[in-house]
Order: sequence, then structure tokens, then C-alpha cells
Amino acid sequence: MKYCVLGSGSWGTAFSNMLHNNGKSVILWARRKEICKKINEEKFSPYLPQTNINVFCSTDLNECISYSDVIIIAIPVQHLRNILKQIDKHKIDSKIILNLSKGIEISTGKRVSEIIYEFFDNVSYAVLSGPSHAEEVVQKIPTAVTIAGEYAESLQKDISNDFFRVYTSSDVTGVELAGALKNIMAIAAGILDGLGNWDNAKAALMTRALYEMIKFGKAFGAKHETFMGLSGIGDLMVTCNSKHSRNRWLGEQIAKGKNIKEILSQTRMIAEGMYTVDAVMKIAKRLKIDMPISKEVYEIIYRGKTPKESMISLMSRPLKNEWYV
Ligand SMILES: NC(=O)C1=CN([C@@H]2O[C@H](COP(=O)(O)OP(=O)(O)OC[C@H]3O[C@@H](n4cnc5c(N)ncnc54)[C@H](OP(=O)(O)O)[C@@H]3O)[C@@H](O)[C@H]2O)C=CC1
Ligand SMILES: O=C(CO)COP(=O)(O)O
Repeated sequence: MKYCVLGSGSWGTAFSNMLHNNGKSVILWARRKEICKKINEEKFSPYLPQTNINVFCSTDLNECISYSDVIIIAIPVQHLRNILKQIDKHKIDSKIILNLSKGIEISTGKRVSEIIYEFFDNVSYAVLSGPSHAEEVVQKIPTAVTIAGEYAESLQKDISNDFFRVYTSSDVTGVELAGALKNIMAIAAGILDGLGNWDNAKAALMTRALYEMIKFGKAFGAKHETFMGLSGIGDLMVTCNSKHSRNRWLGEQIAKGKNIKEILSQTRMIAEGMYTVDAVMKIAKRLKIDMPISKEVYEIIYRGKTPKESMISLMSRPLKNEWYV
């Protein structure tokens, strides 16, 4: 199968480079000409400056689609719709779309599969997610992830190699939601890290975060076991603890007293959780799902609540059974 990867940020670049090294035919699509030029002429990406990038890059979106059997999405979710609008429907007809992005669209509350099917009715869809920081994948550090959806077994074979191990799952909704929700929780973890390196608090936060993710997922028919796997607790652990996580970093900066505008001006990278939390709070309100950690992340980012005030709010909630619904 031939592949194109849409999105030349850190993950799209790392993933396409890995597929190229697997011996697959791959094109990376970038929206900016200067990125393509650097990758093609200097084997350099500003998103992964320590690594040689050997994959071919193009800025011609529809040419990339025509060339490929599998179209891989690595575009921040709030910008995905705008890119999909530019794709010629006939060129993508009956192809496979594999999503790597982790988020929920604010304007519609949709997961990536739902956005894709709104545009293209005759495509096959799969999602790949799990603990997989691009910075480690380009260094060939052992990584394991989950893939769910159509052609999962064929994709699993093409993508896996001696350092990147792909497991299959049948739960597309769960894999999508777990990947989106853990980004919110990583912001909360970063806020805690910025306040103090507190082991008890971090363990409590991650455990209650997982329960919150499961409650939300179940409202959409996601399987409990998915949240116990690589795309659930696995990705939650890595994102809440990793020095590479942009979501955790964003939280840490907030706790240091910086305002959001100032933090965003420091990087071109995307912390998806900052946007997903807006979508999740709208959905949770509508469906009456209690999401205390997400609510505090939302209040801090969008309402100016201080991290200390949020911590007090969380700790002074009415006492209850650990597994309340
Ligand atoms: N980084 C990682 O380790 C992992 C990331 N992911 C997920 O992959 C997805 C892509 O993230 P990642 O590769 O990390 O991106 P990065 O944060 O590394 O880079 C930002 C990307 O967003 C693009 N972008 C910024 N503004 C726009 C816009 N207005 N329209 C379209 N694209 C825009 C940038 O394009 P440009 O350079 O042209 O500005 C760039 O490709 C996210 O959903 C993320 O959660 C999943 C697993 C691992
Ligand atoms: O999803 C990721 C790792 O699995 C990347 O997380 P960040 O976007 O927080 O860097």
C-alpha cells in the first residue's frame, strides 16, 4: 500500500519518516513551502531538529491524495475541517483514512471519525493512538500503540517494526476518546508539577482522571477495557509524566503564573487538550456527566481561576464513594 501523511508537525513527520524507513512508499504533506524545502533539501524539520528526515515532502494536497491508498491524518483537530474542505472528493473515494490526531472539535463536539464521515461517505476509517511521543519514535525507542477500525490488521503489519509495536482493538470510539481526553488530564498534571512535585497529589490526579475518562467514554459506548490499555492508561501515564508532552508543559507554565497568550506565543506546537476541554465541557454539561478535573482545567484556562483555587475546589467536593456514577 502507498501512503501519504497529512500534517508536517512533529508526529506527522516522525510517523512518515518511520514508514519510509519501514520500506513503504510515503509522501509527507506540509502546508508551508519552507518546511517542505527544508525537509527535501536539508533533511531537516524544525519540529524534530535532532533527526535526519528522509521522507519526500510535498505541498500539493490533492496530488498526495491521488498517489496514496492510505491517507494518514496528523493535523490538529480544530484545523482538520479546513484542510478536508480542500480535498477533491473523487480523489479520496474508497481509500483508507488512518487518523493519528487526538482531539474533539469545539464547534461540533465531533470526534475525528465523525468529521471525516461528514465529508467523505465512501472511505474506510481507522485510528492509531497510544503512548508515542514523536521525539522518542524518531530515536527508535521501543513504543507500543493501539489501532482500531477498518483494515486494522493490514495496517498493523505495515506499520509495526522492531521498535514500534501495534496492537489491534475493535473499539474506534474508545481509542479516539481516550486519546483526546488524556490531553486535558496532562494539562492538570502539568499544573500540579508547576505547583510542586507532589507524588501523592499526582497519583490521585491520574487515578481520578482515568475514572473521569471512563465515565465520559461510557456515555458514547466506548469499552471499559480500552481505557485500561495503551490508548487509555498507557497514554495517560506518558502524557502526564513526559518531558516531551506539550499538554503537560502548558499546565506547568500556567502554574508558574504565565497567561495563556504569553504561553502560546512561545511555541508553534499544539497542546490539543486546551481546545478539547472546551468541547468536552459543552458535551458533559449537555449529557450531565460529572467531569470535575476537566471543569477545573476549563475554569483555569478560560475563566482565569487560579490553580490553587482549583485545587481547593477539587479537594472540598462532597465526600463520596470512589466509584460513584
Ligand atoms: N507530537 C506527538 O508526539 C504526538 C502528537 N499526536 C497528535 O498529532 C496531532 C498533530 O500534532 P503534532 O504533529 O504533534 O503537531 P505539532 O504540535 O508538532 O505542530 C503543530 C502542527 O499544527 C499545524 N498547524 C498549526 N496551525 C495550523 C492551521 N491553522 N491549520 C493547519 N495546520 C496548522 C502546524 O503546521 P505548520 O508547521 O504549517 O504551522 C504543525 O503541523 C495532534 O492531534 C496531536 O495530539 C499524537 C501522538 C503523538
Ligand atoms: O499524544 C502524545 C503522546 O502519546 C503527545 O502528547 P502531547 O501533545 O502532550 O505532547
